[in-house]
Amino acid sequence: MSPPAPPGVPGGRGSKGPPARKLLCMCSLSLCLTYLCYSLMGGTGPGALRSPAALPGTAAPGAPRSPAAPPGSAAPGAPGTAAPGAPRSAPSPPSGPAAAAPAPSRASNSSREEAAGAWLRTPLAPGEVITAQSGAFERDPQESSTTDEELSRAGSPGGRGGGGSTTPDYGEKRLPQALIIGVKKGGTRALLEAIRAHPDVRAVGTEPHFFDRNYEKGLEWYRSVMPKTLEGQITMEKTPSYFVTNEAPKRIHSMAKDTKLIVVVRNPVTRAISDYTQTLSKKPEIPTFEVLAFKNRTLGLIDASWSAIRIGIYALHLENWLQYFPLSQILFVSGERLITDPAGEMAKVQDFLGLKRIVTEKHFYFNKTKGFPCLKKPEDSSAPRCLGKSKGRTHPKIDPDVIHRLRKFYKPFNVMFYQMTGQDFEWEQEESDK
Ligand SMILES: Nc1ncnc2c1ncn2[C@@H]1O[C@H](COP(=O)(O)OS(=O)(=O)O)[C@@H](OP(=O)(O)O)[C@H]1O
Repeated sequence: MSPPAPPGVPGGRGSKGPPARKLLCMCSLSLCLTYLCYSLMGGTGPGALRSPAALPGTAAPGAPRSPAAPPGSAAPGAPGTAAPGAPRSAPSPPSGPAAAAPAPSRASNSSREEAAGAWLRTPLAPGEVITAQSGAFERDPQESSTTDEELSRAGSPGGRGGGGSTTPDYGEKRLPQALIIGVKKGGTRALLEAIRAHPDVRAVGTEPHFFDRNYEKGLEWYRSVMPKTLEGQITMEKTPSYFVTNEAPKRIHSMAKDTKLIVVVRNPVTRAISDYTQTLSKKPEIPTFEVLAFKNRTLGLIDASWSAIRIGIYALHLENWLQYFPLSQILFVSGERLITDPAGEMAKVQDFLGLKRIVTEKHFYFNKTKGFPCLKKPEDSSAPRCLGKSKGRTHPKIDPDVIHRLRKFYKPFNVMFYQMTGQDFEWEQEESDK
């Protein structure tokens, strides 16, 4: 059942010690068994759950498939019937028919969000003062196609794609050594902007989407959109759709097998609502979250073919990455802690990247108006920086029963994800979603 163990797979290059290897083997096996269950239960028919390749933002048709996603495989993600308390085993198979409709026709992610400032000028709480803003802008995250024009601007000398505003535009353009690969709506922009405050990091401000949408343009194109770096500086970019793109791990591995990968994860229920909120902001006519989330509301069947739901099955997507990269090369950042303790998460990020801990609590303050941490003004500027209005949107109120169903649905996948990563993100403990 399990695909052969390529580099980085348990038992393969870069695998950890025996207990970790055992655990990862169990996880891989569990996921494969889950695929099988779904296949056997009709998961390969026309209404079957779609493979990650079918997600919006994934690679162009015809791109080679990675070994982690056998053609025709069905993914986990069925009715909200996962057995509670299944911590040491694979997620329970669905008790009803797996149900899903092709994603693209539903709540399409193809629209482009308004151009939004990254750490923008933000209304401040009484008593706070603000006078300028960051130079880094994003054309919408994930949903947008970053245009060539934007990218060339981002990558051009003096363009907006460079790193910290104080870093001169000297040096050479290099391929990135570290990538923020996901997850969509996890807090990826906040993380990128915070790490860009580090003098040894330079990052492209827009999302290049190289390993999913622009791969055919080649590595030289990719290099050309990067900012210039000096010797010793790290080049970075973020494209959250990589995490759910089947071909991305293989492609990144073939660029540089020592690429460091960062994934910002967030409670998948809140993430799904955030994702929906983003789509709703562009397409107010779309059906309600409840309508999209269920294949059959009465039976409580979750529609895992809807990308907003499917992206949150983190264990499924991670499995694909572990075919190519050892766990030690992937950092999982808590999207929740990035808000409650940005300096704490940034310490882990800097350690992981081998950087001196320069971005600390001194760099952040909590902006009461925004309701989020923002970067304090750099020494040479009078501009505190908060993310733009597309970050930290008010979510629509969702029926608590729907939330409950979704929590039940995700629980076994979350537990598996905790086992695979060795980290408990405590999403089950959260009483309410934003
Ligand atoms: N400091 C700070 N300021 C504003 N927003 C913050 C911050 N830290 C994390 N977040 C959360 O980031 C969520 C958006 O995630 P992403 O940047 O990954 O979105 S995207 O995929 O690039 O569209 C966004 O989700 P929503 O609240 O649903 O809008 C925020 O909750």
